[in-house]
Formats: sequence, structure tokens, C-alpha cells
Amino acid sequence: MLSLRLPQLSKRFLATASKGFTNKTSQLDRATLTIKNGPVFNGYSFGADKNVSGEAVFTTSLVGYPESMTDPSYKGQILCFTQPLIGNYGVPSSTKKDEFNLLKYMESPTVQCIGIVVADAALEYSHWTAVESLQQWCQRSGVAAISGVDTRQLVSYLRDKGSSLAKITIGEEYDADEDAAFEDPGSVNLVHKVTTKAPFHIACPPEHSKGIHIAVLDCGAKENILRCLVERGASLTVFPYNYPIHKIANKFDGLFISNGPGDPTHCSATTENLKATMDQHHELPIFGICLGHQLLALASGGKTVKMKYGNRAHNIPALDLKSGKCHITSQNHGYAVDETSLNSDWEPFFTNLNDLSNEGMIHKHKPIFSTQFHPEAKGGPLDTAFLFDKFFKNIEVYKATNGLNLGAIDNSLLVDILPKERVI
Ligand SMILES: NC(=O)CC[C@H](N)C(=O)O
Repeated sequence: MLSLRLPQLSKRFLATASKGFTNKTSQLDRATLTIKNGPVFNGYSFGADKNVSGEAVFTTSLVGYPESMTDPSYKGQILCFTQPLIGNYGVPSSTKKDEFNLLKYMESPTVQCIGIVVADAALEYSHWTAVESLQQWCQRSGVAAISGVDTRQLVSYLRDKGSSLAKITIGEEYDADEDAAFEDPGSVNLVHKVTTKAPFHIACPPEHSKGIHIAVLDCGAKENILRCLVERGASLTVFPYNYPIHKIANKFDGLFISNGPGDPTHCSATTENLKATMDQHHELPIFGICLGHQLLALASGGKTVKMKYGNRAHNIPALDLKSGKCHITSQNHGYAVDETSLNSDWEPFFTNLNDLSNEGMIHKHKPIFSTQFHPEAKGGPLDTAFLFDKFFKNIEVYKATNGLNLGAIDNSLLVDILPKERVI
């Protein structure tokens, strides 16, 4: 391993103006980013005074750092931004809610990545929604943050060698020999950490309601996914990821499976439950996003693979194989569905035009489809928001052919006693 022992310096040290960083770096502690079996980068700490270890991944998104950092799919990861200046528009409120009782600006109540890496952190900020700086947010959220890193060199390395285990260490001296082992977040079930601990219910306000009731499997659902469902007229009952949903799926008008962190093969209970749901409830509309897509693929006998460095950006082209149109999509994933492993009941729905990886699948006979990309965006473009409308069309057909809205009638008493927000 390449390691670097830094000379002893006073804890507060002066940054040289020639490096182009803001004068405020003179107030910052030094920090080190160490890639396992790879390079070591020196920089400045502008986050929590805490050493962290996880998987280093990079995003090429230009904006949306509050949304990305609170996306539960980034749990356990060290997020490296290729956009050189991060923090210039500050951080909006972490608690403000919208009319659906969903977080207005953030994708979950807390920062989910364990650390961030940037070339230049803006310690001053300006935006009408901002309530604090990126530095203040990282410090109070316990998130390690390092600036002053040559992120071009770092990302070239990650692109060549693949996503790598890494550490951010804070302080004046880094000694690789004294460090604990690198932690691999991929080895544990991260979904278990981010899922709601008990079912909760989001009632659609009467002025929006279409009398639709959707069951959501929460593998680490982004807030804007829930919003995309509620604002289209559905009430939601959100279940822990491993809830035996097949036993009550007939009470709902549709089933949604969310995004989430880590290796999908850790969620074997979910894939078993999804298999039983698809076997027992033939006409039930189902929609999955990202991890939800991967779990549906596993449930139908397909396979997933770990990608070299994944896809994390807000401008990835995905070809709609049904319409022939190309959509620009928001993505954050390190695993992909092996399209060749899908059985003959399924067909690919979208293809990534950068690397030709699978971006979605659709059932040939049932109202089930899923996407690897994020139609809800946040951040990113809304090109594929029409997929939520497609899900709702499938639900309308299902409700019409099933006559009664069983969900709304049978569940009305039960959902009233459920909590109204995620149970953590
Ligand atoms: N955004 C997601 O749901 C990510 C899915 C999965 N954890 C992956 O990295 O591929």
C-alpha cells in the first residue's frame, strides 16, 4: 500500500494562497484520503472531526449535493464529487415538510454517506433556501469531509481500478500502520439499517386523492419517490423491506419497491416475498426503482452483477426500447441486472447508451416494470417522470377490472392507527 507520513505541523496550519482555495482553509485541520492499495491524498477537513472508512464512489453530478448526501442508497459510502466547487449554494432545511408531510428539500432525515471528497469546498454560500453551509451541515451531522483533493486524479484512479475501499482520517499525521482495517459496507445488509422499522401511512390529502392505496416496500426510499406517488393521488402504506407483503398484497391497488443501499443479494427475504407476490397476485401492478428493479429481477430468477465503478450522475442517456426515444436520467448505483439472465416472461425496457448496461425490464403479460435509473430525479431531470403515470394507468386498469377498491375499504381502520412517518 502506498502511504504517506506527514511532517508534524501545528494542528491549525496555514493554507497557501497559491493553491487557489479560499482563505478560510487556514482555519481547517488537515485530512487524508487513503485508498486501499492505492494512492493517498492530502487535504483539509471541513466536516466532522471523525475518521471514517467505507467504499469510495464518484458522482459526476454538477448540482444536488443535499439530495445525494441524504439519499439512503449512499449509506456507508464516501462520495467523491467530480464537480470541483461544492457547497456554493449552501444547504436547505433538513426538517421543513411539504403539504404531504414529506421532507421538502432532503431525501431522508439524515446524511447517509459517511464522508465526502471535493476539490474545493465553498465555505461561503448563497441561496434563498439555504439555512447553513455545507461545512456546518457536515460538522453537525457527523460526516467527514475533505477538500483540496485532486479529484481528477482520484476519479481517474477509481475509473481505472473500480470503486475502492477508502478512509478519511482527520488530524495532523496519518500513520497507515496504526489504522484499523478498511470497512467494506458491501459485506453487510445496509438496507436493514435504513428501512422503516415498522409500517407507516401517508394519507393523500382529499383534494389530490384518487382513492388509490399503494403498498411501498421501503428499502431506503427517497422522499421524492413517495411524493411522486402521493401527488398523483395515492395514499401509501410503507412497509419494512422484508415485510411478508405477499400475505396482504390483495388489500392494495399496487405495489412499489424502492431504491436502497448495497448489494441486492443481501435482501433474500424480500426477493422470496416478491416471488410469492408475483405468483399469487397475477394482475397486481408493480413498479420498482433501482434496488427495487434489482430485487424484482432476482425474484424472477435473474441475476445482478457488481459494476466496476457504477453510474452516478444526473445526465445518463437511457434508450426506451418501446418508443425508441432516448431519455436523460438520474442514476446512483453500483450493481446492475444481468439482462441475459432474465427469463422469457420479461424483456429489457431501457438500455444505457453509455455502457449498454440494463436500465429496466417489463413483464410481457403482467402490469409489472422496473427501472435502474431514478424517474423521480432529485437531483436530475424529469424526462422519465411519465413512468409514474404509467404505473397509475396500470393501477386504474387493475381497479376497474377488480370492481371494488378493496384496498380503500378494508384498510381504512387499520391505517388510521399507523405512525404517519418513517419509524427510525
Ligand atoms: N439507488 C439505488 O437503489 C442503488 C441500488 C444498489 N444499492 C446499487 O448500488 O446498485
